[in-house]
Amino acid sequence: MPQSPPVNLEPILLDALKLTPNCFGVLNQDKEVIYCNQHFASIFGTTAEDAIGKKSGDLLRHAWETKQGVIINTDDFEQWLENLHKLHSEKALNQYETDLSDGRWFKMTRINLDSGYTIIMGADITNLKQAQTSLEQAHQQIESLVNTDQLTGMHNRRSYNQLAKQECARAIRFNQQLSLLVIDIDYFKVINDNFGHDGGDSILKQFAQICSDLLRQSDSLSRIGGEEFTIILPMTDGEGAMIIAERIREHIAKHSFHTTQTNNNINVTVSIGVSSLTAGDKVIQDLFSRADMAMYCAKRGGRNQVQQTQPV
Ligand SMILES: Nc1nc2c(ncn2[C@@H]2O[C@H](COP(=O)(O)OP(=O)(O)OP(=O)(O)O)[C@@H](O)[C@H]2O)c(=O)[nH]1
Repeated sequence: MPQSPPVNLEPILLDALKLTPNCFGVLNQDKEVIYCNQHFASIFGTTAEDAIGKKSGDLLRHAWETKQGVIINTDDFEQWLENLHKLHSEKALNQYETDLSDGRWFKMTRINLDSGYTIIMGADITNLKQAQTSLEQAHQQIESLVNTDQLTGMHNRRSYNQLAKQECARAIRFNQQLSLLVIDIDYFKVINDNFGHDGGDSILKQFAQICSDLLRQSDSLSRIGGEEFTIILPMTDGEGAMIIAERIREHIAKHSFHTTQTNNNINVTVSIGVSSLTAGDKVIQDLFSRADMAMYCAKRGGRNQVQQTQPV
């Protein structure tokens, strides 16, 4: 068999490192760059010619000062660099992701050789990161859609179930107060009959906005049925919940509702049931049943009122 002539791989490999879209650099024992390609240098906002002979710490300092290349968020660069050197010297192999001021992302691999040399490689993962960001945004949009009532923009029944369960578990676990309001708009059928379904929808939207404006950020308003709403009031006892319920009832009764179909002022009232967590409660359904019962008491009592039931 004829022997193939020996090949000098070095110039081929150097060409490959120059042409690859990935970054590649080698540091000596003193952490000075002894070889790098242009992509590697761009991580520090400089050129390959300029980077060679420089210490990696000085290149990072240049990136930090000029805000070019790798994004370094620190007010104390020297401390940051010390921590980084410590982190990188702990293991023979380090892998991390890094983002650049021009929007690129690299997945870096840093290998500390026994000889004291360090090889640093980086694969451009910008497309991957962009796809990941789009996917996360799409996921957030879907989450928001499935948990939001499309008419009022408030939580829907599904979201209420989740939130109520969480809040109840938290309140029981940490021995905190928790109250729940069940609100039903009075004679809503009449509103629909008089002003049409679109008119009714408009009232529901206005109603939700008024309630929402009266609540704290930590409270959550949900539309759990046609004209039925709940409000979860964390860290709120029965007395506090009655004050909030009465405030909502009063605001709604005084408010002049409008629809696009009519210029008339429309008067709306609500019946509200209030319940608060007690020692015997195990699940949110215990609170809901009592608040719902109280709401029906308010209906029977003549509507436009707040009722509170005590646990039996
Ligand atoms: N416009 C509109 N109406 C709805 C919606 N969902 C339910 N409704 C209507 O709300 C009305 C509820 O009527 P009822 O359950 O009889 O109660 P009500 O008329 O409010 O009377 P009380 O609750 O006893 O004071 C019905 O006419 C439903 O069609 C909705 O999304 N939009």
